[in-house]
Amino acid sequence: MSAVTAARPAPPVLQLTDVGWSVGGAVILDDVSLEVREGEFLAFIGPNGAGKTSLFNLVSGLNPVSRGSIALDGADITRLAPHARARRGLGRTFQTSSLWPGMTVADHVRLAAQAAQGGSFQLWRRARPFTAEVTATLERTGLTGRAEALAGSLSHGEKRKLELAVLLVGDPRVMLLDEPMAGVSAEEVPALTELIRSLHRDEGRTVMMVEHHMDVLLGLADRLAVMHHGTLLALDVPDTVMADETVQLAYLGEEL
Ligand SMILES: Nc1ncnc2c1ncn2[C@@H]1O[C@H](COP(=O)(O)OP(=O)(O)OP(=O)(O)O)[C@@H](O)[C@H]1O
Repeated sequence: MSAVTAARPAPPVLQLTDVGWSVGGAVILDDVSLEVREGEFLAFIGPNGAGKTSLFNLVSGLNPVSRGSIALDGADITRLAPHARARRGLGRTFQTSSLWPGMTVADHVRLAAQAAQGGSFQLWRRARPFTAEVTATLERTGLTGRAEALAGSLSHGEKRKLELAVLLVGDPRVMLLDEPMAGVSAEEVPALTELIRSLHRDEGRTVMMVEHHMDVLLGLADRLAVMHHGTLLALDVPDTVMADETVQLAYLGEEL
């Protein structure tokens, strides 16, 4: 490999250019520009209300941008609907649980697999064995032993794993994870962290993750993006961001 090739950074998989979002005259996000590289783990931090979830909503297409543009693999996706972005490999989880409490773990994964293949929902065929994909997804997320449990009976950590399982059947290349550790007990954090690490390191998925647990992020993130009052305050490797005085000021009164 030549020195020139070795030094070349991975191409950007996602590009945000001057992205802004306003609601009812209030500017929630302003002028956010950033690039996420192929295979990168980019973590988003920032005080409450800084605009992290709002930014994920724009990237996933849940809300339309007011200004600027978003590109995936170099193609403009600014006006694409969420399902069209998902088909191009962009998937997300939500800060609050998106599960049906009265439905089993296996049926969540089975439905998601059918939806990803564009098929109709066939829950009445419950007697049939799981497809290889459902079995593999349950195994991969550590949920095999809980396949017939109702989602409502799961611990917070298991619920987060199931949300990841539902996301994974769509095989996203770029995953947006919004506070996956929220509500999860301290005992369950390490296993969930390892699962997310393996989706990134072993499977090469690009990850953007909002998280308040800095100890979790520092073991996972290649770079940290700091949001503050709807703007991107800093974006760099963790050590540089943590030492940044402007970042420390933004967190004044809160633990970084
Ligand atoms: N649909 C909406 N209409 C009006 N204001 C909104 C809407 N969604 C978010 N906001 C406001 O935008 C700001 C940013 O919210 P957002 O949830 O993106 O912050 P966050 O950084 O994710 O916060 P947290 O860490 O607490 O989850 C907040 O002031 C919030 O009240």
